[in-house]
Amino acid sequence: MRACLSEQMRCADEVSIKEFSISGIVLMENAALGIVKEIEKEIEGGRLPKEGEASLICGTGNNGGDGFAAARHLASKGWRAVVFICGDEKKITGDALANLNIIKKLGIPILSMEDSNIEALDIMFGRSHMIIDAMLGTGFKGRLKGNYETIVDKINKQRKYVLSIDSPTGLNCDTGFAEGSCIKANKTVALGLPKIGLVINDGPYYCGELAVCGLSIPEQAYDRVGISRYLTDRDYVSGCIKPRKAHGYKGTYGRILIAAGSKGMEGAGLLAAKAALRSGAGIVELAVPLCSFDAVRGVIPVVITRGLTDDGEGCLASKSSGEIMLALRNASVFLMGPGLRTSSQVKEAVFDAAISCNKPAIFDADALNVISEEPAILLQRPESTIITPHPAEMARLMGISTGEVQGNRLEAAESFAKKYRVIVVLKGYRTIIASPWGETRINPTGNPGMGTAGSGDVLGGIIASFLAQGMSPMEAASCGAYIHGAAGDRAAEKYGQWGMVASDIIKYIPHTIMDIGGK
Ligand SMILES: NC(=O)C1=CN([C@@H]2O[C@H](COP(=O)(O)OP(=O)(O)OC[C@H]3O[C@@H](n4cnc5c(N)ncnc54)[C@H](O)[C@@H]3O)[C@@H](O)[C@H]2O)[C@@H](O)CC1
Ligand SMILES: Nc1ncnc2c1ncn2[C@@H]1O[C@H](COP(=O)(O)OP(=O)(O)O)[C@@H](O)[C@H]1O
Ligand SMILES: [K+]
Repeated sequence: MRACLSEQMRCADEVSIKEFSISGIVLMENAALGIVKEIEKEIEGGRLPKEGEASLICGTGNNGGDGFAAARHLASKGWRAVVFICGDEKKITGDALANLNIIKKLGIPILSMEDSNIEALDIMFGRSHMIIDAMLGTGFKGRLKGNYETIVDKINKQRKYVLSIDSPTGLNCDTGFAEGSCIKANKTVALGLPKIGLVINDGPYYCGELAVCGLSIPEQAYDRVGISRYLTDRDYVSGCIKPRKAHGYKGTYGRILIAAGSKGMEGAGLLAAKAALRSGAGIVELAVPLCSFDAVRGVIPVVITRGLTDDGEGCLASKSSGEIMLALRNASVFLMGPGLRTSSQVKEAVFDAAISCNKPAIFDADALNVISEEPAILLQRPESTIITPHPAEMARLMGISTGEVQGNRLEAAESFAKKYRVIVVLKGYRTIIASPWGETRINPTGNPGMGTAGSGDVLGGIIASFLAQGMSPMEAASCGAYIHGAAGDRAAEKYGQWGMVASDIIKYIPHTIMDIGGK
């Protein structure tokens, strides 16, 4: 599913209205119907009573207009709808005014949020079974002004069921951050497309459950605006996970070479290898420095192991790159980095391999740490490349602070992907997968329990596996992040976020793939 910036949504609305003659009032009506449909789902799920009192807090823009229209539909379904207008009623124009006039004629109670009424709000809100936040949507900028902050704080204090229309009031729909007070909703019904800020950073926390109401805006309108950011969903992933061919054999599903490990860091490569096999790779070969060879040989009987020349101090020697190239002749995909450490000889081996390997490759962990000394090396890569940095690695690659990366995750991933022509998988809460050609995907799965040693190695293995089985690099990176997070969510259900470890994520990869449609 696509996700967009508020300005892009405004343009798509405009294209629908002007070029496809879907008038604004129709869009607003569709919004109201969609909102009521989502409320009905809450009633079916027992989270709301069938009927009761609904307080609709409406602003003076079109977000408020959606609220006026929703009040009418709720009233027709037996709810006692009470509308509160925030701000100067005289500012209401166009479709919003048309809807306000209808509810006036219908006799739906409308109260103005003048300062004098603010104190009475606690009593009014206290009576309601549901509060609908139709104050501000994509037109909101900066920090809440005027009465808004007080009203938002009062609503949050009530701990009533809150449904936000399009966006929780106070949330910046583009950045996913709130500068001041912000509605903490139970559910947010995004209109048209989910705005980027609803799905990254603090957005999901304020939105609660996210539902999307398409408004009947045609896909052509989004194409016209050039919206190329997506929230990866189940349908996308199940479309990429194709049934295995009846006549397929191990060679059909790719052969992965993993160059990983150093003395004492043997686990990283083993985790990646096991994750690759558990997500369907045909053959996995794990190459480690000779000093680590005995520690990995036979640990996973189905993994082929190979020793590479070491530097006598527990790491890869620079000349191991020749041996890696030899091993790569038989491989279809290369994964390099987990647990390598960052000596100058490792750097040479990584640089040589990066330049010489003409197979699709994934660079992770320490490979990225040495590449960050000269990221331009990535431009010399002859074939499709995926890098999987966590925020600190991304910061090193870009020469900025981790805080700067985390404050602008989308921009960081997208700008690096374009500059160095690689697919960037910026890990962390809501992993971002950015491509050099402008397609970006945001991953919705995963949980804080995945912040555990080795979890990133598992991701590298899954991505390598999908790549080896024929997915495009962008599909492999996006589906890899999705399956990794979803397996992590299952592991968290079983062991809890506190207790789960990386190997638990691997345990749930097969079930997660089966659940998504893989046989
Ligand atoms: N045709 C359209 O454009 C459609 C728009 N829709 C709805 O319309 C919304 C966008 O409507 P608008 O563009 O009118 O914008 P909004 O209704 O989101 O907000 C506009 C108002 O916000 C005020 N505002 C901005 N920053 C503020 C701040 N920091 N503190 C206090 N007030 C602030 C502005 O003064 C303005 O009055 C969407 O979120 C969606 O809910 C839907 O009805 C579908 C169709
Ligand atoms: N709060 C979170 N929500 C979702 N995923 C998370 C969260 N914290 C960590 N992860 C995921 O866990 C993995 C951690 O990887 P990384 O930091 O490289 O660990 P390691 O280096 O120990 O293997 C990444 O895929 C990341 O996206
Ligand atoms: K809102």
